Amino acid sequence: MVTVRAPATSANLGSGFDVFGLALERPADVVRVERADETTIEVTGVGRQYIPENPAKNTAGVVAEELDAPAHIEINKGVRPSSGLGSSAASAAAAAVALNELYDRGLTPTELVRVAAEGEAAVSGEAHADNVAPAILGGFTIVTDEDVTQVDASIPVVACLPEIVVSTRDARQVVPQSVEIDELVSTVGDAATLTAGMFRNDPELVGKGLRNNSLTGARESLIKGFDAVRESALSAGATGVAVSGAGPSVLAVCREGGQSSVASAMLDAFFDAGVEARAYPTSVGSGAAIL
Ligand SMILES: Nc1ncnc2c1ncn2[C@@H]1O[C@H](COP(=O)(O)OP(=O)(O)OP(=O)(O)O)[C@@H](O)[C@H]1O
Ligand SMILES: N[C@@H](CCO)C(=O)O
Repeated sequence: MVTVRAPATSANLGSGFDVFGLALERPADVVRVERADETTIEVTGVGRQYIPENPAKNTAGVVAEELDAPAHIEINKGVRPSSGLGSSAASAAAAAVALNELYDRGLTPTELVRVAAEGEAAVSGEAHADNVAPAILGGFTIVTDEDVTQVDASIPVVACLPEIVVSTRDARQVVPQSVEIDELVSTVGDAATLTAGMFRNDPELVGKGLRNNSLTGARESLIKGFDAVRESALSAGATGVAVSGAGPSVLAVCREGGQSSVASAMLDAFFDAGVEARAYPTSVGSGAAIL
């Protein structure tokens, strides 16, 4: 039997649509696997009622199929599904690391990122790896068609999750298919600034580059209260705010020790908009770990 914890993640970071991702210290999924003749899945924890136990429809089950590693898989969800915090990716990442160990497959962490991305494809329709990469490797990750680059970073953040459900599949429908050259230029500037900030562990630079463009900003309208939440977070000391993944979570980058006041401000703004929410004051964290 092997047990693995894999963290929540935040993809896109405003300027890096389908490219950037960040591992959060919390929340996380815990997945336990045991050898079996055929794959079965049992789900407990947050939002379990929304998660299919049919292996062909569960990201962890698809990973078992990809690795030819049948198992009884117990998933304890800490990351709410359809949260914009990489819920489906956390299970896929944990299952990939656990089954690789259980069956002694010998795949490298980067190879496991590609396997876990197939799990994501099964639920969102496309094999994007921007959540599974940080969920496995930890830190800040940059995913392209050919490569995954990982940077260890230490940046305080708040992930604020409202009681709104936005599925990645639906949220991808609202993304424009093209951008103007001016916007492309400013997005490249933001992405480069954010990346430099991650290398320097500088929340000011990361916050400057964490700005929605027309691709990631298209999701703002799906999040009731978004503008007020962003303004409140910035007034409370956040250095940058963007939609987390496909939403509805909102990610704010904070200065050292600034998470509590930013989290309170974001919760108050959601409350004033009539939306219940919970906040995770946290930091950039490590990737999937065998317990
Ligand atoms: N193991 C799993 N954990 C969570 N969701 C799963 C799992 N397997 C399948 N799903 C399905 O995936 C969907 C949730 O994934 P989705 O990508 O929409 O949300 P997310 O992973 O929280 O968000 P994001 O990718 O934007 O960060 C739900 O429809 C859920 O039923
Ligand atoms: N890059 C993906 C992340 C969500 O899984 C998106 O924004 O659709």
